[in-house]
Amino acid sequence: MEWDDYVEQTKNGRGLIAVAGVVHDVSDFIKDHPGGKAMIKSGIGKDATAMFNGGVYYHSNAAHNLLSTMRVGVIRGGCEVEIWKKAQQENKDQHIIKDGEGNKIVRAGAQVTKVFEPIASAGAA
Ligand code: HEM
Repeated sequence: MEWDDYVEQTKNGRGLIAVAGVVHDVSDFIKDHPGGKAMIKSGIGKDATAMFNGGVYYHSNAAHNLLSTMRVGVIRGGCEVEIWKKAQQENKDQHIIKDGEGNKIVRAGAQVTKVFEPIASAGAA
């Protein structure tokens, strides 16, 4: 979807959060968020990549895995594709791991949304 569609949909009440170009529907999770409703709501309609990856809170692998279950789309412009391409170039020797049925396995911490260097924020200064 286009960035403008994403923003528009959140204005119409959908609980969508974009992290690393991937759009997530967090509507059902807002009430369960361990960091509180206000925190997660502050990411709605924004690019929450930095806040999710250390700008506000450096989320665990479990949080990234949970986030991946809420994917509903990708922002046009290739954010996710660019990240995948870069990851592949950097891990030339790594092969894709598959389970017994041939499905791709994503190891803990290998989610596309995860930024490995925590993003510096004003609080870190
Ligand atoms: C986008 C979907 C989100 C999911 C799925 C999510 C998930 C989680 C989870 C599972 C935790 C527990 C700790 C951990 O496993 O890392 C957590 C904690 C936390 N989250 Fe999120 N989060 C989301 C968005 C956000 C956003 C946008 C913010 C801030 C703007 C935020 C701020 C926090 C904070 C401050 C905590 C720490 C709570 C504490 O331990 O006191 N989260 N989140």
